[in-house]
Amino acid sequence: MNTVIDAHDVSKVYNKETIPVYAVNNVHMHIERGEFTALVGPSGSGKTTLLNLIGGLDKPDSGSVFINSLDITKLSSNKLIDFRLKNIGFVFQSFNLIPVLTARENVEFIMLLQRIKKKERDARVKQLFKQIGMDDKMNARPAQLSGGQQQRAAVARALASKPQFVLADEPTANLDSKAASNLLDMMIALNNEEHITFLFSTHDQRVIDRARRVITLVDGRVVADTAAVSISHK
Ligand SMILES: Nc1ncnc2c1ncn2[C@@H]1O[C@H](COP(=O)(O)OP(=O)(O)OP(=O)(O)O)[C@@H](O)[C@H]1O
Repeated sequence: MNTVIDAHDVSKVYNKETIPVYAVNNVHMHIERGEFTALVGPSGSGKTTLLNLIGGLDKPDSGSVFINSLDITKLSSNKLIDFRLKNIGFVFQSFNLIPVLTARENVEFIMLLQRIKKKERDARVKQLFKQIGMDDKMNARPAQLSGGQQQRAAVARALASKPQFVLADEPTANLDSKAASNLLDMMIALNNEEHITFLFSTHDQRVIDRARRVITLVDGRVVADTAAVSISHK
């Protein structure tokens, strides 16, 4: 086993001064390299908050988040920014592509920040657009792409830095069912062929049905984890 994410007794409390909301409440979660995991639960159960804590976009009130054994909650802000850039790919429900840049420039942007040389950037961009099936759309701006194509480009952007894993917060929420299914096909292919680790939140039952592992949150707590079932069958 090769644990890539280890959330250890993590809690996040909002409104501490008035009526506290335990958005994430003593969560333990291990994700191994190569997993394809859906985080599910009712609205307000803490999915986004937990993804933000695991991705180092927010700090927990207690507990630790280890990424490859490094406790990211102990990193300074600057070190955390650098760590995120190199190690974590993010996909959001609203695509978040930069509108004035082409799809290619959006994907390349993170590699420019990482000062990756042009030759390597070109090769990586070419490979990624091939993987997402959009070689012919590299020079289109986001407004010229469908929602599904924009989200595919967002996945390519998340993968540009060769991250340890990809976190996706409801990646199919703004897609019609065909585009959602295509996006899932692509994510599953990347998981199978490149062993990219995905952890994504979703409300969509068709997406949940295609996950290999499903972790359910209710009121900030993990109430079910299908990995526990598969382990008990071994
Ligand atoms: N910035 C904030 N300030 C105060 N409360 C917050 C904040 N962010 C989230 N919460 C509260 O924390 C709880 C968990 O919210 P979160 O957005 O993580 O849930 P979610 O499962 O992602 O919901 P959804 O499926 O609707 O996106 C909710 O009760 C929410 O109201």
